[in-house]
Amino acid sequence: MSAASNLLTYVERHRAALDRLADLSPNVERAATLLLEALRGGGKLLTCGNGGSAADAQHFAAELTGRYRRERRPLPAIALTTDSSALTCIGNDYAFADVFSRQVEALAGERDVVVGITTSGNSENVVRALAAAKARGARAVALCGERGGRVEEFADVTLKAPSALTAHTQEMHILLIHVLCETIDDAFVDERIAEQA
Ligand SMILES: O=C(CO)[C@@H](O)[C@H](O)[C@H](O)[C@H](O)COP(=O)(O)O
Ligand SMILES: [Zn+2]
Repeated sequence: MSAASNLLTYVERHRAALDRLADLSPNVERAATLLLEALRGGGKLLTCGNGGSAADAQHFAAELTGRYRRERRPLPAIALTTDSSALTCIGNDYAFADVFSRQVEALAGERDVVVGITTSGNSENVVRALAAAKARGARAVALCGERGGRVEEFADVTLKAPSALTAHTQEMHILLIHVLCETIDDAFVDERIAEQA
């Protein structure tokens, strides 16, 4: 296959997923409400995922602690994918399946939200992270593919990207994350305007 023909295939498949993304509106609204409740109530976001989804988890957290598009106060979010000492200690002394859940047990409280990103919906370490969130009384949001997966069992809200392919599921995930960031900006930019008034 030439790169040009791959490009056409990818554009077609990306567009097919994109065309169905608006079906997620009710759950996007629910996820945003949950995140805003947490952030307004003094809670934080803990994000996790593997491979490309680890990058998404970090991207999401950085949009909050740094900035997304508009000026607002920094917001508390931690990607559980970045501390190589914690990841290697937990992976080595316990199991790779525990690398996120053990951090959730250490860091999550009732006001927090754990966001698990997995295209298969079944990565054991993400499933356990969401289970640990529930056990600690925190909320859980899952981003996965159209087939759902075991994460659904523990998530308060599941955003199922309308694709069964990893690449396009990831592409939809980053779009959804940006939509959530835009909505968080909306809420906290208003807070800033209210403070200045
Ligand atoms: O980015 C990619 C493929 O596009 C890979 O790194 C991919 O994220 C990894 O294979 C992950 O381990 C897949 O895990 P998951 O999405 O099923 O939870
Ligand atoms: Zn990738």
